[in-house]
Amino acid sequence: MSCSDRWLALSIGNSRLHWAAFSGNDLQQTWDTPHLSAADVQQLIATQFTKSAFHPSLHDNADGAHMPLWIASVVSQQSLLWQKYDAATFITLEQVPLAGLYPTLGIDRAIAALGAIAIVGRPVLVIDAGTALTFTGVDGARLIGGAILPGLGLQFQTLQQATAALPNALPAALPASEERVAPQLLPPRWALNTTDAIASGIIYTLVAGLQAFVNDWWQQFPASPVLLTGGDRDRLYAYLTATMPAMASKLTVEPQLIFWGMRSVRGESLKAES
Ligand SMILES: Nc1ncnc2c1ncn2[C@@H]1O[C@H](COP(=O)(O)OP(=O)(O)OP(=O)(O)O)[C@@H](O)[C@H]1O
Ligand SMILES: CC(C)(CO)[C@@H](O)C(=O)NCCC(=O)O
Ligand SMILES: [K+]
Repeated sequence: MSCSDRWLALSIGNSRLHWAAFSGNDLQQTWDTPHLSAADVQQLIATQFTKSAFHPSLHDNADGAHMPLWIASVVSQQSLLWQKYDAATFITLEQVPLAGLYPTLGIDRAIAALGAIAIVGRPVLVIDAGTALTFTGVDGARLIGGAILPGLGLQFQTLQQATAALPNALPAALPASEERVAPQLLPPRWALNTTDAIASGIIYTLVAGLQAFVNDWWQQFPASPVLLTGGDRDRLYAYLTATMPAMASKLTVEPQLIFWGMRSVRGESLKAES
């Protein structure tokens, strides 16, 4: 792969930015950053992503051509900052080859579904445990539908913000290595202190709801793969493993779905051009 095959994928979420460096179809690195200011973006463009400790893998990007940047955003104030960058491509629903998309569907959901299809085929159900938690189901080349609810972090935060006496009780994340086998991170369902009572209410309700959605999906599409992605994927998977191990064992955790989807969109677009 020559330097000119390098490109960046940027998924703009509600909490933060998710970046990937590709060489052609090979995903080389991923990293997250906070949302950026206009000045940050200007500097990244001016220095072609090489400066300001942005990301070490990009420090040798010195061949002069502007780095292609593919953007999928659900936060317009953040994507607007890139409007003047001549090498940016903004992915829209028109570029997603699925039928049945409704106009206000989040581009992240459509692209994650494409990514899922690319790696496991269809039908497939995607559960994105991000700022919002979403279910997105596709069969054939059609969106079947989905659902949106407050994500795990948001459920803890809103409860705290809207009540005078309740603390933010989101349990601390475990080190990644321990996370998938950590039943001790679950509070007792019948809690005897405030922190546990909040965690119990949110976590047991979330996993019960998730089970209901997944079982309904499997009634319609028996044995369909179900993929779990998003910033809370490991935490949620640990809760599921602890509460319903049989179901958890049939789910697949896939951190990079959005990037597999962006790679598909780019691939189709390059094919169409040539
Ligand atoms: N370093 C981190 N910074 C922020 N959130 C984190 C981090 N690590 C894990 N998380 C969890 O990730 C969740 C946000 O997920 P994610 O980063 O996928 O969301 P997003 O992509 O910004 O938002 P959206 O739902 O709009 O896609 C939060 O609820 C939080 O608990
Ligand atoms: C639900 C979120 C916030 C998840 O990131 C995003 O996909 C979005 O803003 N969606 C728009 C509404 C919809 O998908 O129906
Ligand atoms: K997301």
